[in-house]
Amino acid sequence: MQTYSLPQSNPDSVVLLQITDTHLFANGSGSLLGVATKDSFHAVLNGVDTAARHFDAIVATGDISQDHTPYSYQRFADGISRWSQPCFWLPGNHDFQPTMQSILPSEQIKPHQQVLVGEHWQMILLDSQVQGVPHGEVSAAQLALLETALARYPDRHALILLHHHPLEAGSAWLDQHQLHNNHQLWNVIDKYPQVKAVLCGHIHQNLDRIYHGVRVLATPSTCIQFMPDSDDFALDDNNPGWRYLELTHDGRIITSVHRVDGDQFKPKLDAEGY
Ligand SMILES: Nc1ncnc2c1ncn2[C@@H]1O[C@@H]2COP(=O)(O)O[C@H]2[C@H]1O
Ligand SMILES: [Fe+2]
Repeated sequence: MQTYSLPQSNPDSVVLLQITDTHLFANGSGSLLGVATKDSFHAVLNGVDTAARHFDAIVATGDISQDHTPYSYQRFADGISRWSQPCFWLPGNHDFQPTMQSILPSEQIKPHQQVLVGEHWQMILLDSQVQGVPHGEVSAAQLALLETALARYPDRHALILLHHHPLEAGSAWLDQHQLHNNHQLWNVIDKYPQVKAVLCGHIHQNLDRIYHGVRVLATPSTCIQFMPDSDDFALDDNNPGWRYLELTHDGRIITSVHRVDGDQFKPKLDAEGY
């Protein structure tokens, strides 16, 4: 397993910017349930620039593309190229890995699944995609990779990233698409007390819970948002957003979700799915 070392710019902490579920198309006017995803992605990029908060790296937690085209991934790469910070990404259920990888190698987007983050943390990016279906699973190989990385660095606080939510979020229509073998992931995590959090995308909403003594975080999409705690499919009129995670030297995570302003990206709220 290749390991990337991300230097620490501040002695007390490292800051990650999470962008997720961009659902980009090759066609610049491609839209998902009424939201033009390139425009909403760029509105999030501009929002990050307006916030002008320092971050050391970008993590993109899947569903980068909606149409599987190489150019949809190139649109993502072009969008973040305004920044010099490295980006670490992983696949969601909508991604097509051969075209996702077709735009690599890239100066900025790194293929690494293990990242030593500053002096005190590591992050491990897992592939939970099951080709052709919305739900996720972590394979035996991915679980072995996780266990190897955790066993190798017992003194580094650990952040685990994957696309699919590893617990019930509270919406039946969506929880059928969670990580189906999450018990196997939790069996590994339960053995390694240095795991501080699991960070995911997929549910297109802000989630912040403690499960098995570990913080589980999910983040709004850069396009459409799902209504929390709704057993049937329902969109939320909350705006597109992003998350900062500050990883402190003593193992704490200080995190916040931010959203674009205005009402340019209101979806077709009566949509019944896609
Ligand atoms: N009405 C629906 N009922 C169940 N699943 C849906 C519905 N609409 C969309 N989905 C799937 O649920 C997934 C959750 O978010 P995704 O962006 O991964 O893509 C979504 C679709 O694959
Ligand atoms: Fe998804």
